[in-house]
Amino acid sequence: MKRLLPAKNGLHGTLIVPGDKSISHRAIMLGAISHGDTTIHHFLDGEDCRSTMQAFRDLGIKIEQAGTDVLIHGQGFDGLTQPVNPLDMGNSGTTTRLMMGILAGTDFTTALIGDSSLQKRPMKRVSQPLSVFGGKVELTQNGTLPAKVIGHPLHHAEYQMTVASAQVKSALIFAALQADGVSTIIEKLPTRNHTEIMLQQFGAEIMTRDNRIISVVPHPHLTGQVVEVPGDISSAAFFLVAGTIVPNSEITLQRVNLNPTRTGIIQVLLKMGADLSIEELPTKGEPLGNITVKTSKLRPINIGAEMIPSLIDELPLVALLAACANGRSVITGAEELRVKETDRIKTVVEELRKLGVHVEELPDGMIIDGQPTWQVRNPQLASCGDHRIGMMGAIAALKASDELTMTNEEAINISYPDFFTDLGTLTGGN
Ligand SMILES: O=C(O)C1=C[C@@H](OP(=O)(O)O)[C@@H](O)[C@H](O)C1
Ligand SMILES: C=C(OP(=O)(O)O)C(=O)O
Repeated sequence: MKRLLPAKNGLHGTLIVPGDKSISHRAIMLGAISHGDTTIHHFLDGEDCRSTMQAFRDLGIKIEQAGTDVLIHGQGFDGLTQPVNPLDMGNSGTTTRLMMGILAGTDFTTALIGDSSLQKRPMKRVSQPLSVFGGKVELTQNGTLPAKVIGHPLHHAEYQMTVASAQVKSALIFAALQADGVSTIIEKLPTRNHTEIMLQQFGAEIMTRDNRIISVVPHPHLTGQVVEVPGDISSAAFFLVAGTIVPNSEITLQRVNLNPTRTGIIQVLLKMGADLSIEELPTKGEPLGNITVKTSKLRPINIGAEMIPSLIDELPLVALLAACANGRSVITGAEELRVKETDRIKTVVEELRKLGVHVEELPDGMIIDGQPTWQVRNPQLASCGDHRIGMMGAIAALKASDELTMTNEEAINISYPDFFTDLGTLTGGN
């Protein structure tokens, strides 16, 4: 049980947030399937990315780690060898789904297992489109883990996606890299494009047209690279929101990834009236910059399906921002939230209601009636075993008038092991 104290003096100072989770996963994966050494700097050493690292070790890849520096001795797709035991995906949807695409074209069978949350998450969204490329993935009757990926020769295809998901897209790209001709993947809506950007860096021929039509030339010679992982905007977002809603705050978050497929939360903060400024930094890879926010009065906002992919993991925070705005906000088109580490529509509504926020659950979103202050109804918040719900609760608690508590706060280690230390740096410990 964690004690959560109000931030009486606001948040101040600067912080370098940990490396991006999506980019860290992909750097391990591309490092492993490339030839030669890949060095990763500012790797996210959280539990999800550790699951990816361990999975590749179990597939026979030598990986050395010193803190946030990682060295991968890549062997190419052909260098992966059959693991002795099932690969443990832990809590990580990204590891599981991308791995299915990588393993689909091997010449061996791999079993995949995961924790109780991951075992509830839908995997047919990957197995079904992979079958269009000749991939064979066996799931439970419910379409969940445990799974068996039965490696098989893959063929090229043109596939129109039915779900807006970077994980599914990336799995299909990995399959297409192992196919017998050029493939085309058409996205439902544009989603984060880290796989495409990093593959180009490693030497693949992969092109995107109209923001959502991706063609993949198979069997590129991928060569090991140096990957500088930018700060994770999904982690930075917790403090961007804290700096906006907690009185007397001004903070700067340094070297945050500003890839436009990820910056929906910045658009939302600006639309709601947040005092936010960005200093873009020179970079050879993914765009990045320093973001400064100050305490701000917020207007309500309406968010629909088109915007969801660019802030999918920040939606709990958007709900928290809305709870502080002066009026009614509506989020729709966000049914994907129901299949994350928890049903994040249900858990956000439950946790915000404990704080006295007026929030109504919709099948695909929420209606939130913002107020300047809340009347806490239940001081015992819960992470519900979901890292992002835990961090949202901890940020909300900064604004409460009294101390609150949180159960299962260790779930936060999935994406941000140093979260409470970094929060303490900004609050000065109170
Ligand atoms: O590709 C990725 O790294 C991710 C994609 C998103 O999931 P979906 O692809 O299911 O939308 C996101 O929620 C997840 O945290 C990371
Ligand atoms: C949904 C998330 O991750 P994953 O799908 O990889 O478990 C997340 O980090 O919020």
